[in-house]
Amino acid sequence: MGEEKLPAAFVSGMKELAGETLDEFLDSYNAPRTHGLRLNRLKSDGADQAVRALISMFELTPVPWCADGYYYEETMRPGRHPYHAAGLYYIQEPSAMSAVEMLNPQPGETVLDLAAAPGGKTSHIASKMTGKGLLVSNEIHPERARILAENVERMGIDNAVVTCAAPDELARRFPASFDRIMLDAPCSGEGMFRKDPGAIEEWSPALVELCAARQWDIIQEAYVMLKPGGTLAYSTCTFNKAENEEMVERMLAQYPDLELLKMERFWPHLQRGEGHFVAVVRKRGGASDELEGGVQDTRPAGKGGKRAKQAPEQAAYQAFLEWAREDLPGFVPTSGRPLLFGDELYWLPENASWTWTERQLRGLKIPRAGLHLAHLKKNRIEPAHALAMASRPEQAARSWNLSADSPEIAAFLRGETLPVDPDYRGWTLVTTDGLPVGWGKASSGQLKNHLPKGLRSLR
Ligand SMILES: C[S@@+](CC[C@H](N)C(=O)[O-])C[C@H]1O[C@@H](n2cnc3c(N)ncnc32)[C@H](O)[C@@H]1O
Repeated sequence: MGEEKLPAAFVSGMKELAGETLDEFLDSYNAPRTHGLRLNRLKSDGADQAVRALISMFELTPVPWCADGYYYEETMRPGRHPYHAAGLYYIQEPSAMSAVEMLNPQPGETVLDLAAAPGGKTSHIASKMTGKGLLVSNEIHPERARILAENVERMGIDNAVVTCAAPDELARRFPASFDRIMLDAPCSGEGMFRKDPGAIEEWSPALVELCAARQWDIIQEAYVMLKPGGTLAYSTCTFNKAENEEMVERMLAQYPDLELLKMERFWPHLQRGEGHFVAVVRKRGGASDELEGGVQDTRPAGKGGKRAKQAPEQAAYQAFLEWAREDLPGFVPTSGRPLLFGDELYWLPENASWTWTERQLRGLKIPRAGLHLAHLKKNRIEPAHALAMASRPEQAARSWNLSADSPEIAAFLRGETLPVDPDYRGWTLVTTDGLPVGWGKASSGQLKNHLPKGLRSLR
């Protein structure tokens, strides 16, 4: 793609930004785009053999700024491998891996990913949190939130709640609530030009202006939700200053209690990636301020502040535990509580500084209220796919391991029934090289496939 395909107003803006390196910047549009994947620690820890096989099979080379990130060449197709279905990695543009590295979320924290779909940064955050703490992963668009929830499940994340809300709706419910916030803002996408020529068509100076206005609206809500002492990472995949440095300047001017910790640009001609901007700011204050601003203190007195009714949840959860005693004896819930949505039983994660209140939950669209444990059928429990993905084979009473290159795993991922020993009965965790991919139920010599229909690959 030559310079002539780029909008003239974009090129002239870049003259100022790229300065002496403008020619190299424009030349980068003639080079192929970069491809990357990031290992999911929730799966890769303890799966050394699978990781070694993955690295060699796809000839992966490390991304310098992300310990779990790797480049692969365009001819490779890691999205089609059973390890992808097993959530061993997430396909992510390499420079986008910088944002969560710079935010640096920690196990045990309360973290918000405010514009999260399809889930690249959410899965990176969850990988770093190692299942400890609470992650609220929000996406404003319902269809994108559904894809986000699917990715959260594939990656085996058990401590994330996926919400579908506008930022102001969240800010009303969760003031001064989060230790860290990732705001990967909707932007004019100048860093997408190589990957998606459609982004060139859509770009205009008016779009930059519109995006900047929207970013400012979202930033103000993010500020409200940040705890004193908390950190916010603001990122975009665009280059212009209006959506990047100028947005950070405006933030610092508007909120004197914010301090800039780091700010970095990733350029397609200087680093191997499509380009990204990341700034990390901290809200001054700390532990003592949290007593005034923490979630528990924002509950109104009386009815609205009470917890959701527990009884039906508890009954359903007891039934689930009975099922688990037989079929998933190693099941250990994270800190949290059961929650029932109709016939769907979830485990709603909480932590030492966070207990969900009825007021926070009421009216909030929650496509995934934590770990989906089970579907309640008339007289029985049917374990949820998400539970399989968040389990380890040693926790299950029965697991069946299929090699990643076997025809059986391909058949299972297509949704087919597999033949099994006639003596073999009950819920079985199907794994590939030790990594769970879903449930099967064995009876009369057949393993009935319980992979959700939407996840079955047609290959
Ligand atoms: C850059 S994308 C997020 C990518 C995601 N963080 C990831 O790593 O996979 C920005 C997201 O912001 C969402 N969005 C659009 N308008 C928004 C708004 N007004 N408030 C919050 N999010 C918005 C878009 O739907 C989109 O999913």
